[in-house]
Amino acid sequence: MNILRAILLIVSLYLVSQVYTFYVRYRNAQKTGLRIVWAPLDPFGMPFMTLINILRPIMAYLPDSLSLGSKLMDLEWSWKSDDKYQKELGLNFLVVTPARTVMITGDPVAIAHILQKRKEFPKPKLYEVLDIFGRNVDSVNGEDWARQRKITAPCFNEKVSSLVWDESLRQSRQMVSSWLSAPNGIVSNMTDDTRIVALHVLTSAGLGISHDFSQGARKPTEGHTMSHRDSLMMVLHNFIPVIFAKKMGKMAQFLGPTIRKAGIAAKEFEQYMDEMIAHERESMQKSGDVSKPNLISTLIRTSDQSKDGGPNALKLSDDEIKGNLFIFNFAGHDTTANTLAYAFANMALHPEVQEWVAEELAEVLRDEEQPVYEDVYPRLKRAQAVMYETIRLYGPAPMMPRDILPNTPIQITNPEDSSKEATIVLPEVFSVSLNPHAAQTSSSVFPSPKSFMPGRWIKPGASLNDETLLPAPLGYTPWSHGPRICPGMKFSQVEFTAVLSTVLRTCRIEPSMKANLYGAKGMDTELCKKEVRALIRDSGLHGGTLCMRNPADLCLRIVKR
Ligand code: HEM
Repeated sequence: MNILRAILLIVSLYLVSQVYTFYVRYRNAQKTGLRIVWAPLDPFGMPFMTLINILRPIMAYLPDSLSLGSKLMDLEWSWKSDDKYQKELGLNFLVVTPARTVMITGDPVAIAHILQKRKEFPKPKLYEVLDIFGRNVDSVNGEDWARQRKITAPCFNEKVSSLVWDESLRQSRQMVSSWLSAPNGIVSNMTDDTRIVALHVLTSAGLGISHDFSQGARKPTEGHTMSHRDSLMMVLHNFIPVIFAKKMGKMAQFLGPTIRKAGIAAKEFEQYMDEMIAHERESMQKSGDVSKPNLISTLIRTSDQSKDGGPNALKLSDDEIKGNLFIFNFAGHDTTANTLAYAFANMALHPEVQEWVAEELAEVLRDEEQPVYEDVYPRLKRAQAVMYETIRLYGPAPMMPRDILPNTPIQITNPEDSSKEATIVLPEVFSVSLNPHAAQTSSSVFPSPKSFMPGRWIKPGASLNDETLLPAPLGYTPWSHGPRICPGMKFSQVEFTAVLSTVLRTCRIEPSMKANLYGAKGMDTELCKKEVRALIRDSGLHGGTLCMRNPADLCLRIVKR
């Protein structure tokens, strides 16, 4: 009985302390003058992260008065609601929870300011989950980040862009021939194909390993039970089970087949990375360091050369090299693959955009079978505009979390007069959640923000060759901004442009539907468009990246030009 009383007392004291902390936080939040909503769970804590998939359908049925704060912290919700809540609650507002207060900002001024000042607004601890194969440029902060970024930046040079271009052309040509041989030209689950292309471009430009598009599963090499391609694919698509498996070590085999398989894939993938690093070092020594332009070679060379430069030189440990190789694959795979899938689905809805891009392709590429990167890429402005517009609407990272050092001033748009700026200082340790998607779908940044209009990125000229790509306005940050801007931005742009150009040069994309796949004829185009639109809209987050929830249902008809 006494034990029960003691437990009750502890629980009551805990609850009272939580309510008191919440009250103090709320009072402090009021001092900022920003609008406030509340949420019962810490959005950056494990319970919220783990339970979000279960909580989401429940929250959908709850009135906003009970669940608004929690909805606002959900990345998927932020994508679905565009800039709705920023309009209702202000460009900047606060969500108070018992564990922390979070400022949510869809304010172009605040987003640019925060991303510009990496030291005052570091990435939260949450990013450490990305360290499964070693600390890397994406997960660290401070001096550690400056060192890692300096060593990894040379990986993304123009020689790599040229490799990316050539491999993307090769992959997409093979993808198009497989599409054209599909029954009735109808391709379902295009996302699978764009994922294969993205993976193969990464392994080629990243690791110097070339696969054919429809090669399928390859045999494991000696000493392995899984091929490199399969282990990488499995690690990328099962990130959460891989984290569990890595954390549990040998115990992982007892935690069910998904975690067991994820553990095997992670082990195999790490072993492949070890072998590649050893092989790369050996061939550098043999060939007297004749530089190969791929990412792994540049990474090892830059790091190893620095190691010889004395005790203060910049270095990466072998674990950090592995961590960075993994992060290039992780950050560069689904992001680019899903952007391509969204672009193709939108092309099917907008035949006029396809013809607009095809006009440029005819002018720039002419009959050239193997267009050279340096000659044509800068001239393919309309194709690049399609990417800008696609990630404006379907950016892979709809929200980005940051911590705030105490007493840091933040520049924001003045709530009283939007033509001016103001500064706020938050009175206690806050976190901030950047909502670039809200800014990118706001009518104050982009006219007709919900419409897919790649033409908005092009300044017309006297002729097609005189057209120019317009600079991105403040508030456009799908690749982030400031010192931590995505280092793979150009990599993804070159890949996207090469793939889109190959497809639209050869084919037209039409909307279709599942019934067509099973032989039904004469489906109304508007009905097909409606289905494609609904599938695009039914998107959610998978592994932290925005993607269609049912990509297998997306059916598009590919017609040869
Ligand atoms: C459509 C394609 C892509 C988009 C939209 C994109 C977007 C982003 C965004 C928003 C961030 C910042 C995330 C944050 O701060 O929380 C980021 C960081 C990063 N991205 Fe990308 N990315 C793309 C492709 C790539 C590719 C192809 C690679 C590499 C091959 C890559 C490598 C990285 C790395 C290493 C970081 C961390 C940089 C740092 O923190 O210093 N990304 N990316």
